[in-house]
Amino acid sequence: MCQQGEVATKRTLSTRCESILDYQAVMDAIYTRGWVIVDDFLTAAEVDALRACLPDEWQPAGIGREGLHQGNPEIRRDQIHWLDPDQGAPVADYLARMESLRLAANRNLMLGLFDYEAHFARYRRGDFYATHRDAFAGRSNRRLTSVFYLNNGWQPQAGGVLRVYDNDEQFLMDVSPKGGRLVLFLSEDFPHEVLPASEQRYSIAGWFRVNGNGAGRVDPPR
Ligand SMILES: O=C(O)CCC(=O)C(=O)O
Ligand SMILES: [Fe+2]
Repeated sequence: MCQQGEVATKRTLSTRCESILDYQAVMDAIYTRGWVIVDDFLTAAEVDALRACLPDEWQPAGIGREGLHQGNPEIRRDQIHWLDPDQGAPVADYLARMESLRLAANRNLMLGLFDYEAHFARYRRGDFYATHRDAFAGRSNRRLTSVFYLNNGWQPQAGGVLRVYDNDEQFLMDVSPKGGRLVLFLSEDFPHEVLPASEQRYSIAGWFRVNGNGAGRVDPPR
């Protein structure tokens, strides 16, 4: 069960995190090269607390939004569950940290980020997500992608790397999904894929979005 009792320490946890995380360095990295990896964004104990909030029920991940949403097991095989602060204090705390990042990105990078949506993801053994971009220029309101890994003690030989390419689709790097690690990258600029793993792999994938609402049209979340 998720530890509801941690509510009392939430403020302390957030404050400590904010004092450790060098927001300026994170924003400078995104500004200069478009991506950053923050190891130990959360402690192993905090990762365990988030894992205790993992849901019992999962839905197959789909491609596309709302009405266009459809499953496509040739492209992605993970299962997801959308995050909600009611899922427990660790989830609410995680979302609060993302809110701090959103504000820092708006202050430093003028990204005009309007909100944040995120889901837990479960990749069972052998599951993958083929190469894709999280946003296409001019066609999506996702601007900044976050991926946070929930696998304490992940062994590199288990695979499951996030393979990232540059805007010209040339190999850039492999990121091992080790617990506590946060990856941020500009959603339009970096095609990426998730390679299969020999172990179950858990993460939180999220997107900071600009406001896509326009005349006569309300941009749906998710
Ligand atoms: O889990 C990862 O490493 C990346 C997931 C991803 O690319 C996505 O959900 O769009
Ligand atoms: Fe992605």
